Amino acid sequence: MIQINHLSKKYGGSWKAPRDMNKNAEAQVYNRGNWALHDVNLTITEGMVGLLGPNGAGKSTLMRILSTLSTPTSGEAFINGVPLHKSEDIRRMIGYLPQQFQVYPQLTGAEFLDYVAAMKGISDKRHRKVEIDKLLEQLNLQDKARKKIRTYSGGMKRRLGIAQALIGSPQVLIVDEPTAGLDPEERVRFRNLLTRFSLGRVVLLSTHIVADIESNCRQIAVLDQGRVRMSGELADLQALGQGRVWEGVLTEQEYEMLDPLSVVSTRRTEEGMLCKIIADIPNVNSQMKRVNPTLEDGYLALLSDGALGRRGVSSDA
Ligand SMILES: Nc1ncnc2c1ncn2[C@@H]1O[C@H](COP(=O)(O)OP(=O)(O)OP(=O)(O)O)[C@@H](O)[C@H]1O
Repeated sequence: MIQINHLSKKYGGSWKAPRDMNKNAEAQVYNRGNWALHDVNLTITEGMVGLLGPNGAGKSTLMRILSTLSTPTSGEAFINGVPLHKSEDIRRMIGYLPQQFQVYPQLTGAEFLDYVAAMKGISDKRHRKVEIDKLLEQLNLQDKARKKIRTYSGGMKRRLGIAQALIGSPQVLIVDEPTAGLDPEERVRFRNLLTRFSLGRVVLLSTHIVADIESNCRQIAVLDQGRVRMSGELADLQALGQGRVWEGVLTEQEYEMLDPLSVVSTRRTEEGMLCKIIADIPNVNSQMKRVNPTLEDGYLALLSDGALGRRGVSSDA
């Protein structure tokens, strides 16, 4: 279980509380550095949990903190009851795949995994070999195992990164955008591997691709601008689009007048522009009909509320 309490992280600058906390306090704090996380509270119990958010939302920052590679500015978190400052104990419990995964190009894949396994404390050589052979097969890397990593493609390096995170069957697996660079077949294979692995464990997976979460995650948390915008079941996110997703054929002029942030999809047809948009009421003359939201629609509806809110703030300033 991962318990996160009031976690915040600021990059750069130094923390200084505004003199008058009641007066536009947040804007003043913003000006004194880049807050990548703001008062994040989350409880992640068991199974595969998706951390979804657009670029720059704070997903990698949160994962680096949970992996003890970065420290929070304030707040705390526990993994299976162990506080993050006990970093050695935490590292024994977790597997981590960073977004930028560095490998040793002069080693073979098998040598690299053997090295990681030894560093993780698996001292018996035969035990390491059995585990590594199993992982190489699961990640479809057995043919490349004896080749130097510098000859691997980007997707192969990604799979090797996933293998190293799985060594030692950690109780908690933290994977940052694990499917980036994988082709569609590998992506599906990898999602299924993670789902199998998540039985009886915690897998926290970050992504900005809704499909990565839709097929395999039980629970979801959405981060945007460093804040948790929602957490719960997938159906809760989908429901946020209820009554707000519209489809219809628009004229080109109407299409050009649309707020780009509200447009989910567009296709040119013989009749005009077939559009799906998110809006409380569409501001067009052509007829649009309400459609049931997908998970992605719910996510976009949530983000568009945030974007509208932010626009409201900046126009008031
Ligand atoms: N080392 C750093 N120094 C300064 N700012 C940073 C640093 N790392 C991240 N940031 C900033 O913190 C914010 C959150 O970044 P983070 O990488 O955690 O987001 P993310 O959700 O993982 O994004 P992406 O999906 O693009 O990887 C961004 O504004 C980013 O510019």
